[in-house]
Amino acid sequence: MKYQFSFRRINHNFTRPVVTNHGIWEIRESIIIRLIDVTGKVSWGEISPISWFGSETIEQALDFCHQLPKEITSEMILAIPDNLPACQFAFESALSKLGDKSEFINPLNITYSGLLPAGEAALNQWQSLWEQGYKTFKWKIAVDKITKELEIFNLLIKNLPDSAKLRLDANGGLNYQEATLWLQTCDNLQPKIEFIEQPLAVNQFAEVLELSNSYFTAIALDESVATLQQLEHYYQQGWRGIFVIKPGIAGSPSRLRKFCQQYNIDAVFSSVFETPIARQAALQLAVELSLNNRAVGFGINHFFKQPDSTFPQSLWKNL
Ligand SMILES: O=C(O)CCC(=O)c1ccccc1C(=O)O
Ligand SMILES: [Mg+2]
Repeated sequence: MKYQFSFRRINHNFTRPVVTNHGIWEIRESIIIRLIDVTGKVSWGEISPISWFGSETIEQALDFCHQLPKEITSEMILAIPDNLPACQFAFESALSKLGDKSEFINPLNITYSGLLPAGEAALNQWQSLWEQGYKTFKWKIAVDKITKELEIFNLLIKNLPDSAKLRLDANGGLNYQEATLWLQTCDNLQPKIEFIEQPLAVNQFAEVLELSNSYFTAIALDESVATLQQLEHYYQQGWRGIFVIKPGIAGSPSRLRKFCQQYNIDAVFSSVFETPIARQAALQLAVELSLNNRAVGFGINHFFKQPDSTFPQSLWKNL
């Protein structure tokens, strides 16, 4: 099958910069792709890389789009190399939406986790999210000094309703000793803390494995398993804890689906701050592949303004 291919680059300013251990992130740079099949049916895909997380850069994705011909085939899409995982996701998702088997998912049947801002700001943000129906929250740690963060954390725990659950995301920014302190603290609060996400750097897998065997509080790998190849690697290395999956940068959705189904992994699906194009495709995978009733990290958050109803058609107008 042949498809007409075109693409548009888009930039979104976050309404408030996203602060993590990796630094301050202010602009979401993406590429929207469009495929048109021989019958004239149109389908969109979204490339939203996060290079500091282990995907390709936006420039590499743009180079890839620029070198493609105006007419592409499904064989070309399935041959996108593994070093372009966000491109694999975008093209394959767009392609599968042109097939018959794409289903409608009702996003209201999904449980969402709400992302709190880092630092003290979390203390006056959780309540409005709670009122919107969120019962699970995620808070970034390893952004400030640990003593300061433990103080804020204790206040947050005191304020949160009993039935609320909290996830902590260190983005690989703790050292071993800090990680043990967080894990001890969380063990004393169980079952309030759902898990700690990526406590140590990606190159400290042996230590994370050891921590996961020493504490009751669950650990989730995120940066370590950013792409499907890494996911497979750490599964082979014996990881049986939680895997955070960001479909937008994980690579081929069909191969991701196969892997999750074959090994029944405990997956938490998570956003890359994408537009509704990638969001819909990612949530479809999340609905299919989430086990253990884990909330998905796709809360509509106050960092990212959702585009209006003319998106993405409007990108192709007036040119
Ligand atoms: O997973 C979530 O709950 C929200 C998404 C999120 O935290 C995130 C979003 C973009 C880039 C990195 C991360 C992260 O999990 O570290
Ligand atoms: Mg994370």
